[in-house]
Amino acid sequence: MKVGFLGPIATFTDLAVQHAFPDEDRISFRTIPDCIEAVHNQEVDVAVVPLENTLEGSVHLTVDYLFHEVDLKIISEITVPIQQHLMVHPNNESKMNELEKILSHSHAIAQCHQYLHQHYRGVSTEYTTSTAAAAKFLKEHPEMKFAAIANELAAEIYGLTIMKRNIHDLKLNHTRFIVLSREERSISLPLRKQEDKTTVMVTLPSDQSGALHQVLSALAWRKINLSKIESRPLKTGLGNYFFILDINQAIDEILLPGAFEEMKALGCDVKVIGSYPTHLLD
Ligand SMILES: O=C(O)C(=O)C[C@]1(C(=O)O)C=C[C@@H](O)C=C1
Repeated sequence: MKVGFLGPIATFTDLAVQHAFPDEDRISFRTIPDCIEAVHNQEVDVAVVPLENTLEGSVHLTVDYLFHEVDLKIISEITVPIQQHLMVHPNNESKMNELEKILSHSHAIAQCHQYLHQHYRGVSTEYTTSTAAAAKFLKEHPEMKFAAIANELAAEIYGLTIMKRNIHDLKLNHTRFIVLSREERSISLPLRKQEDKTTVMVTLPSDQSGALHQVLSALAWRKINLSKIESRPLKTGLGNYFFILDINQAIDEILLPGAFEEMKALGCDVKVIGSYPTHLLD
């Protein structure tokens, strides 16, 4: 099986893939849309992309691509503990006071906001397509007085020195990654399995008072538990949104289909993105 992931080697996504698919072909892509399109265009069988972080919330690029651009299914979820480290090229170990820029993925920089504010207030930050892309840039540009925020494997692979460990602002930092496939199917991963989940995206009928309340009622009276609800712009004008709902159970024959039919009868558009097992990487 070919597994696409947000690269280059040693991103957090790569760590998730190495543990979840130890014996499969891993193919790295530069951006999240590249990964998602690779599954859509049949270049790979599945792709692993980040969906949500404890400190930073949803990865909007992933959510929006799944709603607006492609018709793919989530077939599994992997939650990974995230530890961010500050690293430099060995040439720059003694030049921490002269740092000109700190590079990393936008989510990683946001996860370390307090640390950067306290210790590197005057130093500008620049976003890269991933944490490992920042580390790779440092390896290729030893003459630049730059630092990167990335994981331990990235420091090892790209020959960088970790100057400060665990600079993320809260200890309990986790990111949820999803496995995307063209069709619904079950795969077994060598990871600790947790509960099942179903994700749906719901568009409400326009200008109908109480529509969201009615959608939630369709779930509430059936005692269906939600773990997340979030709105994202429909991109058709200000004030127009769709909702992403994570439901704490697998899809069944009666209860969830019944709730979705009720939502459709209310005039909603309901897109089931997947019903899948979740896993925790210790
Ligand atoms: O840049 C990486 O290493 C990624 O795998 C992406 C990503 C993200 O999109 O949130 C994944 C985990 C961390 O939260 C930081 C960055």
